[in-house]
Amino acid sequence: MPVTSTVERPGDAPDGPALPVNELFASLQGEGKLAGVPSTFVRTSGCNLRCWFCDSYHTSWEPTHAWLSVDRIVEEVAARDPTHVVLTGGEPLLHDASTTLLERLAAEGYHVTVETNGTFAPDAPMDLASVSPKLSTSTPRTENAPKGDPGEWEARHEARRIDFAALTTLLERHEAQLKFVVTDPDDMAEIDALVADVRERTDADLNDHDVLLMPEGQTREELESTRNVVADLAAEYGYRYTPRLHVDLWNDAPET
Ligand SMILES: C[S@@+](CC[C@H](N)C(=O)[O-])C[C@H]1O[C@@H](n2cnc3c(N)ncnc32)[C@H](O)[C@@H]1O
Ligand SMILES: Nc1nc2[nH]cc(C(=O)O)c2c(=O)[nH]1
Ligand code: SF4
Ligand SMILES: [Mg+2]
Repeated sequence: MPVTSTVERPGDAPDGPALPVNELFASLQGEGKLAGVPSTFVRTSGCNLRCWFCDSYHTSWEPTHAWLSVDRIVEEVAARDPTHVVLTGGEPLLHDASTTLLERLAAEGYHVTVETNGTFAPDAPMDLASVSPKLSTSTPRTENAPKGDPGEWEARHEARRIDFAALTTLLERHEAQLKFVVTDPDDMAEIDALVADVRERTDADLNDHDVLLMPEGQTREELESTRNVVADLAAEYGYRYTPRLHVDLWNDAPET
C-alpha cells in the first residue's frame, strides 16, 4: 500500500523534523553502479530546478506530497525488506530535515544512496552520492517546458544548475558517481568540459568509470530510440553506461 494514500495530508509540516514525501516504496535500484540492488525509495517533493524532461513531474513542476515526520519515515523504511535506501526527489538535499533523516538511517546501519542534482552539499552521511549535474540541454525552453510560462524558469534553472562548490564538496566527502542525462550526442563536449573543470577544482578522485551516461527517456518507447545512441557514446568516450532498469521493467508506473 503506498504510504502516500495511508496518511493524512495536512498542508503544513508537523512539529519536529519532517519531510514532504511524494512516494515511499521498495523496488530495485534502476540506475547507476548499484543497478539491480533491492532498495527502499524515499522521494521528497520540491526542487530548485525545472528540467524539461523531469520524470518526477509531481515533485518539481507540480509538487504533491504528504508531510511525514522523520520518525515515521524511518518506521516505513524499517517495515520494508531492503537494507539499501535511496533518498531522492525532487531535490532531497534542499530540505534541512534530509540531514536528520540521513543521520538516522546511518545510525540504523542502512546503505544510503542520495540522488541529487549536485547543487547542495549539506554535512550529512551518504554511502553513495549519486550526483546528476544538469547540462544546458536540460533547461526548459518555450518549445519543451511541460508547464507554465517557460521564461519563468528558463533563466532561474540556467543560473542554478551548476554549483562547483557543492559538486566538489560532494566528491570530497563521499563515494560518488556523476550521472549525466544525455539527450543529444552534442552533450558530450559539455560533459568532457565539466568533468575536466571538476577535476581541476578538487584533489578528490573522479575516475572515468564513475562518470555515467544515462539515456533520457521516461518510457520504454522513448528509451528504445535513445539507449543505443548513449551506449555507443559511452563506449566511444570511455565513460560508464547506465541503464534505466526500472523503465525497462515497469515502464513509467508510479512507485517503481
Ligand atoms: C527525478 S531526479 C531526483 C534527484 C535529483 N533532483 C536529480 O535530478 O538528480 C532522479 C534521477 O532521474 C534522472 N532523470 C530525471 N528525468 C529523466 C529522464 N526523463 N530521463 C532520464 N533520466 C531522468 C535525474 O537526472 C536523476 O539522476
Ligand atoms: N527503480 C528506480 N530506481 C531509481 N534510481 C533513481 C531513481 C530516482 O528517481 O531517483 C529511481 C526510481 O525512480 N526508480
Ligand atoms: S533536478 Fe531532478 S527533480 Fe529537479 S527537475 Fe531536474 S530531474 Fe526533476
Ligand atoms: Mg526516477
